[in-house]
Amino acid sequence: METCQLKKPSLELSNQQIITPQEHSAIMRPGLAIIQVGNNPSSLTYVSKKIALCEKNQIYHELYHFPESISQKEIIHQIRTLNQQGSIDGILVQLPLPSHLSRLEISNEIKLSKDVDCLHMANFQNLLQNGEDNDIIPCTPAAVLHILDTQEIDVRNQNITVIGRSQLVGFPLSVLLLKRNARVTICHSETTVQEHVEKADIVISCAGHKELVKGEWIKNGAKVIDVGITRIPGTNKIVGDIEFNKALPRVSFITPVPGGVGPLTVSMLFKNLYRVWCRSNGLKANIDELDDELDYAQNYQF
Ligand SMILES: Nc1nc(=O)c2c([nH]1)NC[C@@H]1CN(c3ccc(C(=O)N[C@@H](CCC(=O)O)C(=O)O)cc3)C=[N+]21
Repeated sequence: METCQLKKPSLELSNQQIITPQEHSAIMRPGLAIIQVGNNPSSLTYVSKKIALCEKNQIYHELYHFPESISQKEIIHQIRTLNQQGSIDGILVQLPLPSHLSRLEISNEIKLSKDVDCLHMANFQNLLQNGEDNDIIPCTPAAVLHILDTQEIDVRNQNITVIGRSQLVGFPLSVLLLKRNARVTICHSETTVQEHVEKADIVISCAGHKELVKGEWIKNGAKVIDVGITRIPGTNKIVGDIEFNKALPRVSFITPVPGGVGPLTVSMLFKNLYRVWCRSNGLKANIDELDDELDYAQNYQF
């Protein structure tokens, strides 16, 4: 039988059916397909991190790295093939896509049960409806919620300022925080930011705009989660949205960049993959055991 580090969580067949050894080894291995288009330097880094984690956990994976010039039709054809492929449980389309491709149309081709990033409109609507009870929570919002939980940060009745309203991060995260009964203010490129940071008990910045949030804006004792990542051209360096060193003396908690939300995002992808894999094989997911297995703490530095 194949060994798989992710086998440790107890796999209970929900209907206690008896399966053959062949069936058993097929279901012991979750499979992930990654679709990447072009050579965006950040995407190259992120995809290589996802692949490294697949290898570490012996997760079956296929990378489809297409040139920038690929047509919408060809990508959709690939997704339809992967939708049918039994060895693939999760399909991830690495964003952003080049501007000649329709992200919406491409996302909506992903089979609902294989959509590990909650990109399909129907899954996204379910998320807005169900909040954290949804089957899939997009990876970056899930990473932020994980930080709030492990730091025991109770958001009820807290002023949270979220900076950024993207479909993958700021928008769904704001809804999830609302459902946790926070008072959420969403800032974006058409709003002022400073006054909303100044009144915030918790600042969550997902703008991807280098040091947009000045340290002196932050209320004493506030908690700060920095989701933004900006690459400094010509270097390997990345920085966050927050002036980290200036914020540090004021905050009661802050996540760094690098070493903060980013690496956790990748862990959350695997949590989602494990969930869809269990679901498609009639297994009961034991997420607590998976949390131990993925050992998130080794990846971040706060
Ligand atoms: N469909 C889709 N799903 C995603 O989840 C998705 C995406 N598209 N597009 C881009 C964003 C960004 N993202 C990150 C992954 C890893 C790090 C990460 O590991 N960061 C390290 C360092 C990375 C480096 O050295 O550049 C850190 O912050 O310490 C960050 C960000 C996933 N994203």
